[in-house]
Amino acid sequence: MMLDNPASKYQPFVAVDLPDRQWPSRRIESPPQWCSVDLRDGNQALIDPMDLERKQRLFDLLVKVGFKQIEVGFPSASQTDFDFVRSLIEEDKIPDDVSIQVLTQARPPLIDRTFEALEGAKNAIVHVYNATDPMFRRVVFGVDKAECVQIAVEATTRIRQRMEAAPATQWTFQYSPELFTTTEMDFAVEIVEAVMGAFEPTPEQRMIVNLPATVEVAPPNNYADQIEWFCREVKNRDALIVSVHPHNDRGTGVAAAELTLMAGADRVEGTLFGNGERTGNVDIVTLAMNMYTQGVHPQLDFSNITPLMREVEYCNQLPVHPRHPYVGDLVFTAFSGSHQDAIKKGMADRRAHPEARWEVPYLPIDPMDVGRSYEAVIRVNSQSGKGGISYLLEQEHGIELPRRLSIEFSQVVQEVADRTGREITSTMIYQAFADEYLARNSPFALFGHRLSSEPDSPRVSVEATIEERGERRVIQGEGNGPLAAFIKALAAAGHDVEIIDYHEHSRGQGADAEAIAYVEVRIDGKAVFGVGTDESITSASMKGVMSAINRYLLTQAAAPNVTAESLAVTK
Ligand SMILES: CC(=O)SCCNC(=O)CCNC(=O)[C@H](O)C(C)(C)COP(=O)(O)OP(=O)(O)OC[C@H]1O[C@@H](n2cnc3c(N)ncnc32)[C@H](O)[C@@H]1OP(=O)(O)O
Ligand SMILES: CC(C)C(=O)C(=O)O
Repeated sequence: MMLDNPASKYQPFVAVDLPDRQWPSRRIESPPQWCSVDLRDGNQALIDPMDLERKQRLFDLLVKVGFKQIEVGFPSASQTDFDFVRSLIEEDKIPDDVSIQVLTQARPPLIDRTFEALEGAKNAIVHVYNATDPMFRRVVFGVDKAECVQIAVEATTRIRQRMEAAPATQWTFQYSPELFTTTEMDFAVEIVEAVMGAFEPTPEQRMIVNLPATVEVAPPNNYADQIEWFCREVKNRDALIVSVHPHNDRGTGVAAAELTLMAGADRVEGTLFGNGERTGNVDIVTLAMNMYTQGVHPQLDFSNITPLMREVEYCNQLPVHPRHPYVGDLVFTAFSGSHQDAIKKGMADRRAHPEARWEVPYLPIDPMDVGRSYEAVIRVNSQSGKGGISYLLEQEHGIELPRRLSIEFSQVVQEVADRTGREITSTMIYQAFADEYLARNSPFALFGHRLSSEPDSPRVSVEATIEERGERRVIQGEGNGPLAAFIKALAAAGHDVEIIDYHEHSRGQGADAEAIAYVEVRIDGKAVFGVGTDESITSASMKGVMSAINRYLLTQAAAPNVTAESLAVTK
């Protein structure tokens, strides 16, 4: 052993040898039986375990989500758990299609107290465990293999007798060889078969054998190998519901659950958002949503995930991380420019093809499926680009910037983002847009205009009142449309402006609708944008031209060697 290498004090994990493993080529095609252990494994890991009120709220939520098996506690361990089980039964709070599950050690007084708690239940799963791992046998219990089997078998026999004595309840028996994954595999099969011998399950009346990764110690493929191997080796497999109970010590609890389902497991125990001992139990929300995104409905309802998360945070008194898969506050949000651009294009494509399968870049699921909106998808800070800025202006303010204008305007927002170092909200973006383009009515302003045309003639005449450096005057022109006539009027008054590009659309609806015009002009060989809004599209386009002229004048004023006189666009 290299003393200066701390890694040398850990043993490499050796799983079963299974060269003909089948699970890698299998797919998950249907959901497993789900069992929530939030109220037991999750609860036993909390700083402050749940009181009755929080337990009841979480139980109601689990029922609402669709769990049909819920481990509600360890009633022989605490009065709160005992009272909670009693209140569920006595106050008839358990739907007929839901089984409550309770955990007990393999000790006679604890088993007896467990049955006291369950008196009168309609459907109940009694879950007994003992540790089978060699280190636990030696260090914790001081038993050999035979004594370990004896503990499990005696507990099973006692449980069977207690069940037979209360036939009004629909009983299910569950046995867990604790630390299954670090138990010798042949011993795991031996002890499970001994328990089966005492309980005598049948294909019609199956028992649950729960094979926990009590502590996750190896890459998830090892757990899958162990489950496939166990399912092949154990006698009377068809009398068993094979359950897995992954923990997340190596951060691969979800992967482990998925691979074990491919390897033949029928059932998964886990918790919402992965609360549980140490790094937690497997997160059933992620697991279920992963199935959903592969086209398999998990039969759990996470369609309104944010209030659900808040309720679980309240019950556990623990926050859910903002980047938690599918649910964290930031997981449907893109700040970075290229992501925003791709999302914006993906959303537009989706609007054009609403029946197509979900294909939006960087969004593995439709946020709407979990009750999240598109509004928060794109947020802007110094890492953002034109795509995100345009998206927010479009979604929240109805402003559809033409491409070149969006490139220009993104520089304005970038400057604000760099200067503040903060997120720029859509309101701030709109304000920057209005300040930059819509408020540009000085030193040049339009006060009104009148159009006239001859019947059957495409020609239009305009008479417009403008104010230039405080002086009002009337200008006149004629052209093939109102905007062309206005440009001619400006030229006659000594202002040469050439239209390069023009876009318009309406904004808002009904009485509040207005037109918005984006005009790109060339002045003195320089391209510049202007934007105008008005109830009338003609006025909006003229205001757009005035906005462009004013922006040009301001850049000239800011440039060195420009005199005050040059504030008139004369040639
Ligand atoms: C992996 C898991 O999550 S397993 C579930 C763990 N959850 C909990 O432990 C939460 C609730 N537990 C408790 O409140 C208590 O442990 C109780 C009430 C169950 C038992 O309390 P105590 O009798 O005081 O025992 P303690 O908590 O010290 O547990 C250790 C004893 O239980 C024995 N024991 C532990 N597990 C088991 C088991 N599954 N079957 C039989 N005996 C067991 C140990 O050998 C030890 O016995 P010893 O004192 O003779 O050496
Ligand atoms: C009781 C068992 C199933 C358990 O919680 C574990 O092994 O993690």
